Amino acid sequence: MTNRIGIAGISGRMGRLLAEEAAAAAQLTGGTSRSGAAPGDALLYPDIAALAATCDVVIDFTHASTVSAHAAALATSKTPWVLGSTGYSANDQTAIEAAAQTIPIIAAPNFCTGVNLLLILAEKLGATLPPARYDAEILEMHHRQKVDAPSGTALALGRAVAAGRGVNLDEVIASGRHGHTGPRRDGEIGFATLRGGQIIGSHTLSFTAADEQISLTHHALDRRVFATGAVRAALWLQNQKPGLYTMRDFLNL
Ligand SMILES: NC(=O)C1=CN([C@@H]2O[C@H](COP(=O)(O)OP(=O)(O)OC[C@H]3O[C@@H](n4cnc5c(N)ncnc54)[C@H](OP(=O)(O)O)[C@@H]3O)[C@@H](O)[C@H]2O)C=CC1
Ligand SMILES: O=C(O)C1=N[C@H](C(=O)O)C[C@H](O)C1
Repeated sequence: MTNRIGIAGISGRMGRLLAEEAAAAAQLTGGTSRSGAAPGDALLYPDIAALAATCDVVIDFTHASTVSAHAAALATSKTPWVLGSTGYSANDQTAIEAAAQTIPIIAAPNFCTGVNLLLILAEKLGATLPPARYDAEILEMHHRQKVDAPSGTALALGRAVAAGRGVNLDEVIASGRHGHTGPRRDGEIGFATLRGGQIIGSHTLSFTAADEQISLTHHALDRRVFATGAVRAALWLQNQKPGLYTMRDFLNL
């Protein structure tokens, strides 16, 4: 295995860091960028298919709107795919699952080890604390450029709590409360989104009862933490069979 890595969206906030980390850990073949801006002397390719032809694995932190097309292109080229983009639809998820019949894919809304441990705790707390007594709420804050809300990580935390409670998040979600909402429903999982400045990514999951509150908070202090996690996952992914993997598989949690 030659560990050649290509980066979709190489000129983005994440793309630039991924390029540095890939070049340090393996061989960076280049990337895609619609604006034609490449960090350093990285090579640019016209589209994801051309990029895939140069490498053993593609790391993709771009935008939700690219997901279905990238799934089809990488399944055609049989290139393993590390997917970090967030905010994609249920149809995109179906496209990812279809591509995973042909190629190994690791998709994660957050490549930090700490957040992936938090997801396990979230499921455990969801399974243990009675929903009628413990109100689950998720607060996230990110930089002013972020385009999707709630964050992929916040939704993953909500899904983990819902899984622990044996319910579907879509049936209990309360996101963006405003106006005459009425009282909180038992079992609701609430989301609040803050945006401002250059906050890299902060998430708090709270369970609040009448007589106690449990809060779990994760702060990303350096955006590079996502890039190092994704590059390590990419090196691991190349040796996996076709299928859809999570960070839990990679970290063996
Ligand atoms: N899973 C994780 O751990 C993390 C996930 N993310 C997610 O990664 C994604 C990127 O975040 P970030 O780097 O901050 O965003 P940026 O906007 O800085 O970078 C995204 C890059 O993708 C390219 N891009 C954007 N839209 C399209 C499109 N429609 N088609 C092709 N390329 C596109 C752009 O490059 P150009 O215009 O040159 O083509 C842009 O530079 C987001 O979804 C974010 O939520 C972020 C951090 C951690
Ligand atoms: O857009 C970001 O910046 C981030 N996005 C991810 C998400 O939506 O959860 C992960 C991280 O919090 C940074």
